[in-house]
Amino acid sequence: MVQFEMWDSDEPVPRLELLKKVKGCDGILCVLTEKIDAQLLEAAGPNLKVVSTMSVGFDHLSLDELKKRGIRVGYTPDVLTDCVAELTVALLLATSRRLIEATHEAKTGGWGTWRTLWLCGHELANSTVGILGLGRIGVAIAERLKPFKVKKFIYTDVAPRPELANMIEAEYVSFDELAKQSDFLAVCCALTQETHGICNWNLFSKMKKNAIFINTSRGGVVNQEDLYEALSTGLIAGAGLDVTTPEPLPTHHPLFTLKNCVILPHIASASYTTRNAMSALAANNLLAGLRGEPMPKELKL
Ligand SMILES: O=CC(=O)O
Repeated sequence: MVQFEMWDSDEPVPRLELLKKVKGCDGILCVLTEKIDAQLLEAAGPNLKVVSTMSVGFDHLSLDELKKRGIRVGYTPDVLTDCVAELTVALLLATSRRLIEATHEAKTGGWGTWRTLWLCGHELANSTVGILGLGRIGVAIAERLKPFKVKKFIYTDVAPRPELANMIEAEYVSFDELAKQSDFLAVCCALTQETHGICNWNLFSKMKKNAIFINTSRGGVVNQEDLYEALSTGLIAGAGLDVTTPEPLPTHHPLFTLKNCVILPHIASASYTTRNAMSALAANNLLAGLRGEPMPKELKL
């Protein structure tokens, strides 16, 4: 029998409350708003055997601290891949074809006569799409973009990933070449020490003027001051962000003032089907971990 206590709210559990509630627990099922760090693990105490996060990202977990204590970790890859890829394509099109600006103009009287260059954007046909960090999600995005007649897919990562790349006929290039060649650049890498702030002036200054930058991974991979500069000075054409630092991004943040920046509130995996699948997988990971059995999706530490 498992005894459990549930935080029955869509709002994150206040930290102090969480620190109290985890005391003596054998397992924790969390979402990405909970920092699972040394302080929390200390508060939980020596019973804790498993942490199961309902997310594919795990930058909110201190992996070193978990490993040190022999605590197993479950996460939810794969079940959200289609949903995240779909949203990434939606965000890319909304940004490149200026859909948010366009609906605003239509609603607020900006729609005059048909004008030749009004609300022109950039199309996918004949374009080069770059993927920063090629994994399951990057492949799924490319598969969806291919029918839009993309000319070429390129990617960069710590090393070539031929098995995945062959699925979408993507060419491995250097980070600089990715910046230089991409008409659309989709960031799909995990947030780690190595990728923190990797999308900064060095990247933006090498990109094409017509380039569209899309991030559905984690806000921490982007230097937002540099992105603001790049967007506001026309160094790149637009950005679509599903993730920011912090979250929520304060409503007075300069990025919100830019017409060429589309910001979504971290909804890439937000479909009923996917969130249900993620929660079932997270629960099954937790139960398997508690029983000492192999987890359906365990993160190797
Ligand atoms: O961002 C969402 C996730 O990591 O699942």
